[in-house]
Amino acid sequence: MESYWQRAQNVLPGGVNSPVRSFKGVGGEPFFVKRGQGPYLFDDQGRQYIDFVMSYGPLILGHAHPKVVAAVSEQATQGLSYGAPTDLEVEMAETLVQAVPGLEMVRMVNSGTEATMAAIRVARGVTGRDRILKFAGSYHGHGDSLLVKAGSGAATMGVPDSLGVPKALAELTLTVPYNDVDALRTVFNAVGDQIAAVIMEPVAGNMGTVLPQPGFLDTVRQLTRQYGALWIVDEVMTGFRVAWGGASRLFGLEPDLVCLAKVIGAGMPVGAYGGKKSYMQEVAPLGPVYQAGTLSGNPVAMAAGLAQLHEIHQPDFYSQLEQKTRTLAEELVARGRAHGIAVSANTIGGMFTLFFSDMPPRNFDEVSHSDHARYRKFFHGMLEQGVFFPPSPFETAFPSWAHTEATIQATLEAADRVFQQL
Ligand SMILES: Cc1ncc(COP(=O)(O)O)c(C=O)c1O
Ligand SMILES: N[C@H](C=O)CCC(=O)O
Repeated sequence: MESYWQRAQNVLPGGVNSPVRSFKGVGGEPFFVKRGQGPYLFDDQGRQYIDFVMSYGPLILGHAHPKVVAAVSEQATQGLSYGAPTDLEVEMAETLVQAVPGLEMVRMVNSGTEATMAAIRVARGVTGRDRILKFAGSYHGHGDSLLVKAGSGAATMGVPDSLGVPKALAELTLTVPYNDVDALRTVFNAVGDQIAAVIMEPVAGNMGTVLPQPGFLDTVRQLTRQYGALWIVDEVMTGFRVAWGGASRLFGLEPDLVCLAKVIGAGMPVGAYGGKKSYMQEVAPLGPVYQAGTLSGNPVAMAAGLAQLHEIHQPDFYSQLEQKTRTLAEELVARGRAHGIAVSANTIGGMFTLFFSDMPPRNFDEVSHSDHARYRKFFHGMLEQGVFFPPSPFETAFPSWAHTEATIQATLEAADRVFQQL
């Protein structure tokens, strides 16, 4: 009998609905998920995995958290979508506005991709300029303007500049290496007055986790201000993942526009973009920048997101999550090195990536020079041991609240066995 994976090849491109899930970055066949509970995934063969993918970030409380499930179930009995305003949308917007610096007004959408596409449109609309600038190896979803030197699945599949993006549009997207202030200055000196916006991940997560070097974010803010460009801080991954209110709050940033998704939807399809009122008042129906969505502000998604945000808004939530993540990352590095392996890690909040390199990378080029063959062996070794790491060296691992001391220890013991064979 044909497996689901074989059947999937006939009806889904590459057997999947998002490229990185195909395991093309690590080889082999993906497992098929039956259910998730807490820190675990269970596949259709009855195998259990400690999950560090966590749906690529949204599940900060773990799988099927009772409060989130209850909120979704309760809302579902009241209807799935209305196409008319709800209290829940206002509560969500107020929660986000209170938490995220620079967010005065927000529009809910259905994904991170929608959020970044719309934010760029606003920036182009309000500045009357067409060029944008992004950093090589960053990923901001699959909007045409942003699939230029893109990270995440685009880097994993070897298509950082996607076919199908009009050349004339791609040429409007400038790129410089992450953390390279000299390259940034050079571009601004040359064409700064033509740049509508710099869009960036405040902590890169789509070339694996790469931290901003001291002064880098300040330089971006200073140059965008000097040249009249907007600063779009893409917090789709970092928002409520590295801290309450995201990296903007953690680092005290002053963004013009912010993009959110993932954690604010708790696993439901959600995104949001917003910023200063003066910019958001240009969005329809108030202004001439058009953007809309049949399911935007979906009540089930709002209920799920609000339940999760309520649950994580506790005094020690992020310090404990960060401690857990740091312990795991540091211990993995220590144990790998004890086996003579060149391994390092970048970590912040509930994000980390293990790199098979002596030093933690600072940009996409350095990530590209880490030992990807070893990552693939590590990935499969861990999977055999029942631990699911991201199936690409260009992705971030996401511990959750549900990852207990016991699951961290089990992961480290599994890694010890795997490092021995690398
Ligand atoms: C920083 C960042 N921006 C945008 C996106 C796009 O979000 P989505 O996959 O929800 O479209 C992602 C993840 O995919 C992301 O990590
Ligand atoms: N790195 C991506 C988002 O953050 C992974 C999600 C995907 O491409 O399926």
